[in-house]
Amino acid sequence: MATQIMPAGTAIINNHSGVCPQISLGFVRNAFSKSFSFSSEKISRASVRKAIRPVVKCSVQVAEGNATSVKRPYTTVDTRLVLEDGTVWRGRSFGATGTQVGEVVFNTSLTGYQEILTDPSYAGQFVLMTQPHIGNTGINTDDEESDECFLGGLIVRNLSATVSNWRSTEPLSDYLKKRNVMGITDIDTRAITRRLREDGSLVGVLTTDTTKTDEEILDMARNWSIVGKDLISGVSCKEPYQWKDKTGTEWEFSKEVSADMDTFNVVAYDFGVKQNILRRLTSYGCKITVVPSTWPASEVLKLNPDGVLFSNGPGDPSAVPYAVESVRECIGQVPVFGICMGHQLLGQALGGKTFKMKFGHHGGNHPVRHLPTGRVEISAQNHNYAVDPASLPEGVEVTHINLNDGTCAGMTFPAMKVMSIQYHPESSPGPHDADPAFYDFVQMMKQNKQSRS
Ligand SMILES: NC(=O)CC[C@H](N)C(=O)O
Repeated sequence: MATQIMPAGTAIINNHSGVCPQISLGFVRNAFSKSFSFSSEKISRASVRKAIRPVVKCSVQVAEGNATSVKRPYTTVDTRLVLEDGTVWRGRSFGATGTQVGEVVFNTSLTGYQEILTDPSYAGQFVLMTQPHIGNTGINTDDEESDECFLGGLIVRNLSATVSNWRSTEPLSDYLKKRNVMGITDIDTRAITRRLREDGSLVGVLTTDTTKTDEEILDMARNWSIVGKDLISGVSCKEPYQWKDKTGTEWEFSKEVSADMDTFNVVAYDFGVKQNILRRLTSYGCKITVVPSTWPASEVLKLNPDGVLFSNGPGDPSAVPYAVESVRECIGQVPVFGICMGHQLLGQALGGKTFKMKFGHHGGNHPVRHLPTGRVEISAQNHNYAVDPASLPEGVEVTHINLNDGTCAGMTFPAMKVMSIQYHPESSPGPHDADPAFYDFVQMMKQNKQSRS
């Protein structure tokens, strides 16, 4: 962001002034109550300024007539975000330093930045939060969606100077530093979002390196693409493991969850699984074995599961043919459920095609219609690819559509006991409308088991 030069001696009452917003607002209120009656005449800006000037305590030092010697109590510009369209955005670094390349996507969720940071599906991407005030609830020990942050970096308008939440154990910037994730703040996220909406997702490079020119950084951005990269192998677990955690009793919200539920053995392919998927399935009575993305389907089927879950995951579904093959081998053997990347892999395994959307869906309020019932769910979404419904073979039904753009948001192949959704039933962050999808999967496993016994 360009450094703002203020006329000497001016009291500044906006957010970007170097004066903490709380102080300036509180101060204006005091100034009003001392000098003006609230009820009556219009108060001119000039008279307000005059009234507040004498008592402003401003730590920004403004040198009379010499813009270059303005001193601020913090660094205003020490990071660049260079986009492949040639634009250079300057801001302030937080978290780790260095240079990172990735695709810039914007996320419209108002809350839940910690879950977003730890969603492995963001590997290879920078997340720009359209909510301008980020960091105010700090970081806690419960809201992790994986043990690592795989995203390229975080782009925010305004990193909160203070943390206020009873669960917080550390500030966002310390957390990102420890996890080696770069962040940039004081950057015009609205302008970048408009650009991404108009031109589509763009590759960007975020750097604190001052030795490289803008042109060199731009070259890096232009020579990188997320298309065709297997990002799943970098985020999947290396060995199988058992998952046992449920949603904590104080957080449980589903009427279908009870202590005496039937149990089902589920194998979950970890393409970058979010832990709340595993938690919700466990709450619905599943015993889960998580396997790496490269685990052969034959080994999975040897475990005799009641169902197989294909998880969410980062990047281009066309870049992981080995995963499509495993999905294909499971279809028809046991009931299967695909979420997001899992849905896209199922689409391909069934013979359909996936394509890259203009800027994807990333947020917590995407309306989706369940076509058979007309029920609308407000859903959490995070994807840049989608299944082309016209490419799906006979027998496969599109069950859900995204009401913003009509894209395929879910499908089923009843004859093969396949169900999948393009969005996030575990939400985290997001509304819980889509949670019944887990119950539907459990019902599918139950019916399958009954029909076989
Ligand atoms: N959340 C996900 O599984 C993301 C799927 C895929 N990486 C996409 O961008 O479309």
